Amino acid sequence: MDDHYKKNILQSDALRQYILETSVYTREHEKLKQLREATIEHYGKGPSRIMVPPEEGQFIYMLVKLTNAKKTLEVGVFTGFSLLSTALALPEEGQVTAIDLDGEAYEKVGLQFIREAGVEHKINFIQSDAMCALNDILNKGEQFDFVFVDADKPNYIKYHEILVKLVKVGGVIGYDNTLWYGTVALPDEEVPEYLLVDRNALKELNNYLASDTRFEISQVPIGDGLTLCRRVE
Ligand SMILES: C[S@@+](CC[C@H](N)C(=O)[O-])C[C@H]1O[C@@H](n2cnc3c(N)ncnc32)[C@H](O)[C@@H]1O
Repeated sequence: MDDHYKKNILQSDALRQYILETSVYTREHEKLKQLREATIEHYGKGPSRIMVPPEEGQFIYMLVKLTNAKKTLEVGVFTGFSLLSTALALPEEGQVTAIDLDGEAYEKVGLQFIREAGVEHKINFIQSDAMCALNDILNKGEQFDFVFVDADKPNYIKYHEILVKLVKVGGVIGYDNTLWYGTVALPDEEVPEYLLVDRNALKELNNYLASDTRFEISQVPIGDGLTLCRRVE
């Protein structure tokens, strides 16, 4: 991947490093660090970029605490970096339902560190296509305080219409990658072909959320963009 398109949209690498050193690395949970490093070792630096960056993991942890969440949902687990950040923030009786099409990355790489962190009992991992799993959960009448979506971008709007019913009034949904390496603000002809499909889907999502009065929203420029949606009705 062209170095220009990084999974953070800060203009300066030195500034990002400063944030990591002053805010994240000095206090990052040992098992989060180990999971992150094991993911990079197993998949290589490039493919591991789909993992949320450490500063975003820390922000998700903070969101779970600030919302006082007890029941959360995650769509898109990979090896489990954002999932472990969530599970560590949940109270002992808290539960996170985590959905991914592929169980291999989670089981082969992440689960060991989740066990060692002592939080496996808070996780209900469902290996499934997200749409099927979300519909099942909806049929069971479950509701959540916090939802984090980091999966197949072209389906985010469809997920949103289910999540509207799954998140409690006052609860929060976070959509990851909503600035897509900064390409959402570029003219089409300047966006590399391999980023275009997801970039267009995310632009559509951003427009959709902008006019969705069921939610208050905030576009947070962390990682490559995290849109927070708080359900108000
Ligand atoms: C960006 S990664 C998730 C990264 C993860 N949040 C982390 O912090 O490491 C996206 C994940 O979504 C999963 N995924 C893609 N399409 C999916 C679908 N239709 N249903 C469920 N999971 C899906 C992929 O298998 C992949 O593990």
